[in-house]
Amino acid sequence: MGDPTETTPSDKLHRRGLLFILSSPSGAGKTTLSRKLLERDPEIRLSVSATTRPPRPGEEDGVHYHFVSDDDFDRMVEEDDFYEWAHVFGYRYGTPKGHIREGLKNGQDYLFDIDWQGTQQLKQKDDQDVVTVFVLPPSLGELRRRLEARAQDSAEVIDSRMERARAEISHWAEYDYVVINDDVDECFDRVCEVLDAERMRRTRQTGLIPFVRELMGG
Ligand SMILES: Nc1nc2c(ncn2[C@@H]2O[C@H](COP(=O)(O)OP(=O)(O)O)[C@@H](O)[C@H]2O)c(=O)[nH]1
Ligand SMILES: Nc1ncnc2c1ncn2[C@@H]1O[C@H](COP(=O)(O)OP(=O)(O)O)[C@@H](O)[C@H]1O
Repeated sequence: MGDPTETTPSDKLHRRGLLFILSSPSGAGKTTLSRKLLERDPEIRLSVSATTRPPRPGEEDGVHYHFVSDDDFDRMVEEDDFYEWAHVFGYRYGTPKGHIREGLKNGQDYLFDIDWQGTQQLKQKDDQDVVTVFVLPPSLGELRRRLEARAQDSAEVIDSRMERARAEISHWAEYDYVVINDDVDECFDRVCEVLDAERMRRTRQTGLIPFVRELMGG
C-alpha cells in the first residue's frame, strides 16, 4: 500500500455531470451570465436549443440556437428528438436530446438557458442531476430599461416580454437558488459559487478516490 499522505493526480474526484439551468424573465441577464460562464469554464457545455424564432442580429445558427422552421420543429417532436419543449412568446423552443445522457455519465456538465416550463420537465425526468438557478432583475423598472437598451425588440414586443415577466417570476420559488443581477460581476461570482459547490456534492461522486479506498480497506 502506498503512503496515504501522498497526494497524486489520481486523487481527483470522479463524478456525474450536472444539468445547470439558468432561468429568468427576458432581459434579466441570463444570456450575459451564460456567455461569461462558458468563457470561464471549459468543463461546462451549452445545450443549444432549437427554436422557430428568427435569429436576432449577431446570433449564429448552431451556436446560440438551432434556428429551424415550423415543419422541422414538428418533425423533431414527432421523432421524439426533444428532452423537453415549450411555447414561449409565440414561438417554440426545445432541448434536443443529443448526447446528454452519455455525457452526464462521463462527468460532462451542461448549461441550459430555458424557461420555467422546460425546467419543470427536466426536473421530472432527471431530478438528481438538475441544479436550477433563478436570475432576478433588481427591479421591474430596470428590467424594462435593459430590454430597451438591448434594442433588439419593438416597443410592442418589449411590452409583451414585461407582461410575461410577471408570470415567469411567479415560478421563482420552484428553483434551488436565486440570484439578483444588479452588478453583473457580483452576480456572476454568486452563480460560479453555486456551480462549484454543486460539483462537490457528495451524492454526485461516482467512486471513492484511490487513497480513500485504500484507507477504507477496499
Ligand atoms: N423550455 C424551453 N425554453 C427555452 C429553450 N430555449 C430558450 N428558452 C427560453 O425561451 C425564452 C425566450 O428566449 P429568447 O427568445 O432567446 O429571449 P431572451 O430570454 O430575451 O434572451 C427564454 O425564457 C429562454 O430561457 C428551450 O430549449 N426550452
Ligand atoms: N447587471 C447588468 N447591469 C446592466 N445591464 C445588464 C446587466 N446584465 C445584463 N445586462 C444587459 O441587459 C440586456 C439583457 O441581457 P440579456 O443577457 O440579453 O438577458 P436575457 O438573456 O435574460 O434576456 C443586455 O443588453 C445586457 O447587456
